Amino acid sequence: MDGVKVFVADDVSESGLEPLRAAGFQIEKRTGLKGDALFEAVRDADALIVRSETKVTAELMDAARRLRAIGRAGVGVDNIDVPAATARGIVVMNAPDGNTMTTAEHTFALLLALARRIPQAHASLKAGRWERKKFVGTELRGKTLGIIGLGRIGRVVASRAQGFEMKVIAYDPFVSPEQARELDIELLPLEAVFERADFLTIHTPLTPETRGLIGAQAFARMKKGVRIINCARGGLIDEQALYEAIRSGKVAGAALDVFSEEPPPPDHPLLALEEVVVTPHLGASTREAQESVAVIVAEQLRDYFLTGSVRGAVNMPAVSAQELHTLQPYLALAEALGRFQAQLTDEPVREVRLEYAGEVAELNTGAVTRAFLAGLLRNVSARVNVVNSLLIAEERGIAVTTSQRRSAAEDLPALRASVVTVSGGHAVAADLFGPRNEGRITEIDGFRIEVIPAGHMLVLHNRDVPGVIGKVGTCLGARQINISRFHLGRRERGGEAMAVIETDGPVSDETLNALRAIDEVISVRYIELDS
Ligand SMILES: NC(=O)c1ccc[n+]([C@@H]2O[C@H](COP(=O)([O-])OP(=O)(O)OC[C@H]3O[C@@H](n4cnc5c(N)ncnc54)[C@H](O)[C@@H]3O)[C@@H](O)[C@H]2O)c1
Ligand SMILES: O=C(O)[C@H](O)COP(=O)(O)O
Repeated sequence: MDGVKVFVADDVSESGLEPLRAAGFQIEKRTGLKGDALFEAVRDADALIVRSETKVTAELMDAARRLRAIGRAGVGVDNIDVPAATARGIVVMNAPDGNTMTTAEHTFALLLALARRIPQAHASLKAGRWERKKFVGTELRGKTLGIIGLGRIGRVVASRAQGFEMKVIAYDPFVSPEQARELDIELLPLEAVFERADFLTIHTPLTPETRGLIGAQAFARMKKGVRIINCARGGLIDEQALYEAIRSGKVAGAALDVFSEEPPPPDHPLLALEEVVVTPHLGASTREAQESVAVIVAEQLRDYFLTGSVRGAVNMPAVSAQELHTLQPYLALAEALGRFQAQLTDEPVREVRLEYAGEVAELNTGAVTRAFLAGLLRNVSARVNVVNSLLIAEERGIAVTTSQRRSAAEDLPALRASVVTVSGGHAVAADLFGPRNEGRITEIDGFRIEVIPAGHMLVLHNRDVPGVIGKVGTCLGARQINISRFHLGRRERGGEAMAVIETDGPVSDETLNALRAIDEVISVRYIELDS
């Protein structure tokens, strides 16, 4: 696809980008750019691929006016302002499985390096010394490994530790005791893990809750001589507190792959300590892992641009290509219905109620809801789309509720959307018909109708008396407006009637006022669904 431009800002595996090249995307890779040079480089990009180095801020996204997707070739998205991306309708995708093994292996390499003081012994011998007494280590067998964060990497580290006959204990508030038992891991409260661990390794994401999780209070609870490994994120450990715990002899050693500031300043106090082993954020740096994360992200981005399928997104629910095939007609119908509803009223929307029935109720209605809201809120922001429509609704205080009726026995429409405003609102139903799944609006405010949700149309309410259709036709004809279809609906004879009049072209305000001037006409709304 020639039109899609992908800017690669960090050192991402070249061969891993092949799926994008093969699909004809234009790839520009320039690493290490900062400030204005980076802002300029992303100006025309439709997609951006990064690792952990490039900080993807709201300002950078604003500079990239066409940006629709950010791919993180790796796990941590803490260098990306995800809320800002969501607000701008930009999908953020990562590759959480691509570097798990490699990072767990690096964690274990650090753990062994700490236990046997390999980097120190190596440096000593290379410096010409033969210090066998100085580098007496500690055996892993029978020691307790405490793991904080029992996710993908934490679990692989646990299994490696069990291979070394270590006892594994863990804290993770999102893992059930049953899951832990299956893995032969004792799940404990955080404090108990601090108190019992001989080695402590952390594998959580960096969030406001986990920042500084291992600080002075935690060190105070730990065993004297504990060894700490951090191969997750720098901010998880309070570095000053760690420095003091090492100096006081409480912590025997620490192995760090990550730092609160990267690269750490050369005079960082921890770098000066003999007990500290460091690597420059190499956890994911194997050829295998780099190729794997790049391929995963490249394929996800390719499919998003080519088919609209969503995989590996952190700010949107997944929609597979297969699911999309069945879902697509409903998404199109919901989006059109949202735009139709938006034009039925000038009042701010307070509430949206979506009722799904039959086939669609069995599908991913979350995606259909987002499509409806994207249509409804289209005029709120030029960048409203399925990524941010729910958020925009929430920000505007619109309560969104949905219900699903799986049985089609009651002959309910596939989709009924009620939009509530201060003075009432409207309820519109729609369905798909025929072998080609063509969308039709089947009901407006209780009036049965069958209208294709496309093109130009008038929704006209009038008193149900003879001659109105003629007057409306004459009014439009006098202004050279051709009627392509005329649909009538009424609840009871002589009451209020409704007409949906499809026209070949747009209808001006002057025409609308002329229609409103017809005695029997109660209200007229002009709706345009093509643009
Ligand atoms: N050093 C590197 O190069 C490198 C490479 C890959 C991943 N990482 C980092 O490693 C970390 C873990 O990655 P992963 O793929 O295992 O992620 P994951 O999402 O699979 O696992 C994270 C685990 O942390 C748990 N968790 C969340 N909040 C917690 C809390 N307050 N206390 C305890 N546990 C909590 C979650 O329940 C989850 O089980 C991430 O920070 C990631 O960015 C670093
Ligand atoms: O979160 C991750 O995936 C790791 O920290 C790897 O980061 P990197 O891609 O910069 O090596």
